Amino acid sequence: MSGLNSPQKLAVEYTDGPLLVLAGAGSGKTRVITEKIAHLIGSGRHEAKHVAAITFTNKAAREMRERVAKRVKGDKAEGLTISTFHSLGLKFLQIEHERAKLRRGFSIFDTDDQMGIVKDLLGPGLKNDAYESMRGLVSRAKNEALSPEQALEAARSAREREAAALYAKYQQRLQAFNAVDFDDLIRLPLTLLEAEPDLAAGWRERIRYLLVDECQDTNGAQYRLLKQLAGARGNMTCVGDDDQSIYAWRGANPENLDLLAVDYPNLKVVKLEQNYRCSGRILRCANTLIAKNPHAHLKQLWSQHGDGENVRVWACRNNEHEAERVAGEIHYLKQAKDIPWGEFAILFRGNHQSRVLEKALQLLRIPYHLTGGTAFLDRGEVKDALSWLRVLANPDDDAAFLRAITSPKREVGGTTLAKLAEMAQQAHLPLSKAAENIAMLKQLTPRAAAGLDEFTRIVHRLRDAAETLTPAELTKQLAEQSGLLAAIRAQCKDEASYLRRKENLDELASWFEAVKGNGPGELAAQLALLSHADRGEPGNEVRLMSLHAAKGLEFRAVFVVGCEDGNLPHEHAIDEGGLEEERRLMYVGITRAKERLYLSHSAEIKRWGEHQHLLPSRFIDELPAGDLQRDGADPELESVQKKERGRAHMDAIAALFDS
Ligand SMILES: Nc1ncnc2c1ncn2[C@@H]1O[C@H](COP(=O)(O)OP(=O)(O)OP(=O)(O)O)[C@@H](O)[C@H]1O
Ligand SMILES: [Mg+2]
Repeated sequence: MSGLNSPQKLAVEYTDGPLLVLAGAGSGKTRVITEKIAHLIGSGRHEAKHVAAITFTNKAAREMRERVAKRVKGDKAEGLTISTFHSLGLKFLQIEHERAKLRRGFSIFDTDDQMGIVKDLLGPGLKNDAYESMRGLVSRAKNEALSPEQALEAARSAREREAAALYAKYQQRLQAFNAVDFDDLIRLPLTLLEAEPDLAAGWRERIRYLLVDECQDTNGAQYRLLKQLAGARGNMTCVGDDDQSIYAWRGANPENLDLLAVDYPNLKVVKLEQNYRCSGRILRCANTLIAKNPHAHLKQLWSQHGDGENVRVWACRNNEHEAERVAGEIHYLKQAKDIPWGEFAILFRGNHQSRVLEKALQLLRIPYHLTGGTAFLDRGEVKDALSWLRVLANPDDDAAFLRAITSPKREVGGTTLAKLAEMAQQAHLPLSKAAENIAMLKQLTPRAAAGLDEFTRIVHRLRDAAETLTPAELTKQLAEQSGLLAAIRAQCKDEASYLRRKENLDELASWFEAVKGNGPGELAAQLALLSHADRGEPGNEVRLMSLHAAKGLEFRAVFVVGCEDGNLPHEHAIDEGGLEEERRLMYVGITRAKERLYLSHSAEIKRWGEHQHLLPSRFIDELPAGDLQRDGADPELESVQKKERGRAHMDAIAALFDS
């Protein structure tokens, strides 16, 4: 435990009851969690299989696992749980599926699947925003762990009443499809644990110590789940920072930090005040900015690091100019200051901002990794093909059936599927089996029945083929036989875009190339792995991501782009009084930087073909002027800087030859 400061040590060693570590950015909260896991296991206080830590993202979980592996030797860490709330909930449901009235092999619906149900239930003719907002309301009720009945009781407007009614029907659909959605991964375990004390006691026997990172961003349901798992004894350590609560729009509830003290009167609170991450100037900027928000818990972070570099504020002409400058500076810093690519991050408010940055980086041949871009597995045609593979591998996968049956479109509509689902539920059959049932088909329109029949025949043919083909070969066959390729060809206006989408299917096939065995069983195993696969972990590459995704991370040099009023703070937030959350978002961005921080803004943006003038973010004016260096869009100054950069570049190359 060497190297920890005294409040950190206290937090690690304290195991007498519930503990909250409440502290600002970069003060070592996550470090405390990792050290504490090592301490709990290493000291023999708890076996690894009885310890569970909860992180905010899968990536954070992976990182924590690596860090713990370095601290705990041998197989002592075996059985340790480090996961997100959602994966923990999934594990719970896989074990307790019968209590949750789910059949084994139940499916998890993603947002697309959810929208499909919502659209179907609400009927056609609404704008996408309207469907999305209803889906959001349903999700919000689920995030507060309300049942449809409770949601109806709590509804205060006609719209909320409508959403509650939709929620009830939506749950029936999920049940019929033997599926859960993301919110259910929390809500269902919670409802079961709250209703069945024996079950809860059993799980508390299993998880004897609980640690939770980023506690400020738990929602109502997650908080209650945490309480269920920790029990009255409260064997837990929560860490969080109310100033970094940036997920209120998704139902997060920072008041949960205060609730802990109410729910656990013996809660011990430890504050950490030394920041180990940021240079003096960066930290002063962060402190000054966040002091503008009203505070329940006053925190003053200090740092032993010197002042360091000025924080740079760049006025740019437009976002292309901004992107060029960012890419140019990264290129320069890499050479002149020997900062590896992986230590740079470019952070933005909205994902649409990444395109022009990517272009600028490509131009300078700078390797980069975009977090949360449309991942390969999320592409339309890839998801279509995967749904077919899922149906082939597992006839019970109703979600996959629902996607496959409409990919490509055939004479089977929403009403038919709803009817089929109803009959399937009554007969306790999965959808694909119901679709093969002659008696059931007779109750449908002849066209719909023929459509289902055709689908069934293709599935059977492919399933036979799967016995002898490798998964890669099978993927190619199904692209042809399912009609997917033909549909893509029909949709594409030109050969080039057809080939691009076909290439995605080829790439999926090549993912399976390494698989040795044949047969559906092998395929099923591979598919299960695939959905948990590393979706291209970044190597030594510049990181592009949203401010929201950057939580918990740190980099030597950070560029926050698009610091304009209307973007950061976002115009919606200004109008709706969400300025404080926007300020926290900026605080999160600033505190990601260890040594160098750049805040840039454009004077103008092209929007719907028109030029729009922009003002710098009001947050820039809230920073201490003495720590900023403002660089304008003055062409003369820039050309001088460019020359200087060029010279430094040459010096760096010369130095290489000297050494
Ligand atoms: N006692 C310490 N001595 C030296 N370095 C430390 C110490 N504690 C933490 N650090 C380092 O400080 C940095 C920030 O730590 P950490 O990520 O745990 O902070 P955090 O409070 O979780 O930040 P955030 O609020 O951004 O999630 C890390 O690089 C970590 O290794
Ligand atoms: Mg952290």
